[in-house]
Amino acid sequence: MVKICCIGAGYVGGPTMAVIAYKCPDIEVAVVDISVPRISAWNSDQLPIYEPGLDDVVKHCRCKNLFFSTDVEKHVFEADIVFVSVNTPTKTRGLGAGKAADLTYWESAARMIADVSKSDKIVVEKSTVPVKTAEAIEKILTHNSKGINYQILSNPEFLAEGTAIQDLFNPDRVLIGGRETPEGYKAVKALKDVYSHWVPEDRILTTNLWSAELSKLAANAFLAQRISSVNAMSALCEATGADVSQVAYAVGTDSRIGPKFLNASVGFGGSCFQKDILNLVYICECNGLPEVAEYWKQVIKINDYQKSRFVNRIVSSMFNTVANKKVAILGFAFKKDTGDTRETPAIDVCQGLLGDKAQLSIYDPQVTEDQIQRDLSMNKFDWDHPLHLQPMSPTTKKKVHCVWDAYEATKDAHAVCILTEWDEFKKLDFQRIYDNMQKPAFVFDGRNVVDANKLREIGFIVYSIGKPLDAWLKDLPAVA
Ligand SMILES: NC(=O)c1ccc[n+]([C@@H]2O[C@H](COP(=O)([O-])OP(=O)(O)OC[C@H]3O[C@@H](n4cnc5c(N)ncnc54)[C@H](O)[C@@H]3O)[C@@H](O)[C@H]2O)c1
Ligand SMILES: O=c1ccn([C@@H]2O[C@H](COP(=O)(O)OP(=O)(O)O[C@H]3O[C@H](CO)[C@@H](O)[C@H](O)[C@H]3O)[C@@H](O)[C@H]2O)c(=O)[nH]1
Repeated sequence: MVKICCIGAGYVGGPTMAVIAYKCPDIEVAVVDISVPRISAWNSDQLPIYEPGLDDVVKHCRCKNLFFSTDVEKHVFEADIVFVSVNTPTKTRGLGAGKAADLTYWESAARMIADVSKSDKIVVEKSTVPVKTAEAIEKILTHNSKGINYQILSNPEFLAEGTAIQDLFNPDRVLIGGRETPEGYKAVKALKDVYSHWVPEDRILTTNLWSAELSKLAANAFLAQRISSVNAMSALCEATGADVSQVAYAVGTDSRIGPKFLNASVGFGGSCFQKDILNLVYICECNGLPEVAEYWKQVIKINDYQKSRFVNRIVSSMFNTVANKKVAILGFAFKKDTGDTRETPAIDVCQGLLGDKAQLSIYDPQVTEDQIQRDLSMNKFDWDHPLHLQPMSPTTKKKVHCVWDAYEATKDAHAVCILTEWDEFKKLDFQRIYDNMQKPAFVFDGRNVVDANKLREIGFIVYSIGKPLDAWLKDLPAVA
């Protein structure tokens, strides 16, 4: 029986390995992690991450051919194929701080593999890493290899949170990069054999190592660029009276452009886009390509602009101050169907409003008060380190209250901000919300989920990203 071990039981390691175990009953899969609470949660009824469909897949194979364990060394020792899916956060100190990927966790995993291995292994990069990381990993593994043969493969993951199980069951493609040598081809085939259990042959792409590593960064840069492009247009729509949904639809019906990923928003979030583009920018700079670096940097600048533009709209609409006004925040996760808050635009919007002394009442169906308080107190990039290395007791923000109901959050509020597109927000009784709010009552829709005209009929003043402006906002000076 082939044995797989995955180091890192996070948003990628957990679901990916659960699906491999589900689809390959002839393979034994162990997912290991240094975080004891995370592994305990994977072994319990309350999994550590919320992902539609994940519970069923895990329950189907757990303790049969899928195991979660903190005994990292034992499972690495026994494995034929070792996936590494650990954090690769943005460096906060030293060379490349604020841009380069921090490979501390990767390096320590590689050193541990080298220490405990007694048999040949295929080591698979599942984490998103800078181009040429495989070369560094190879050096660590082979430096004192005791005659063991290691083959390094790059097999980046393309799943999106909220649809991870769907994406893993039916991927657009699986990408495997390896050395172009007989041993390299053999290793690529071994990994291909795993995915072939359920992925059609023509969707398994094989490339050289560097193409696979770079394709992951490129794919995320292209996706984020589409969002920044439509968000840049949303500002122009507001200035001209065009409607960004109509523009995006008209643009997206060109088959060369395509309709997906053109939803204007308060900005993209998530653990990957910003981190991976910063990483790409750094690699370009290191390779003497400042113009290329500058080009990609602009995607992040527009994203930051979009978030601050949203805050400015709120403050300027509400008589230029939100001091001591109750603002209801509906949605804190970076997108619907996940409890993940890493790099969520809600952090920047809330901090902007708190900077203007607002009182926030936050409701998200999947995010706990503790998480929200941590997010609003942590330093940038701290969130992307293993749990036990994050600050333990952040200072509680007194002006932030978290509630478990949208009606409670909006009661007596001056304004409602929608920051995540949870389906339940579309079905809210806005008449009831209006009746219980201070007047004038404002709605700032950062996800374009509400029917602005219906809300205006009720009496709300409504701002929707990239839509023709409410008369109230039109008369105000433009904000930047
Ligand atoms: N989250 C996503 O949607 C997504 C998608 C594609 C790729 N990625 C990439 O995958 C990688 C992992 O992302 P994630 O979201 O799963 O992160 P995560 O923080 O959820 O999980 C990483 C896990 O690795 C563990 N870990 C760190 N060092 C370890 C070590 N030396 N030994 C054992 N365990 C260790 C941590 O405790 C943590 O549980 C990152 O490089 C990320 O960029 C993420
Ligand atoms: O039209 C759109 C689409 C997305 N978003 C926002 O963009 C962010 C990212 O969304 P999405 O890409 O759906 O989720 P992620 O889980 O971050 O997945 C991205 O990042 C992963 C990590 O690298 C990759 O594996 C995936 O392919 C890639 O889609 C979220 O804040 C979304 O709300 C928009 O604002 N408008």
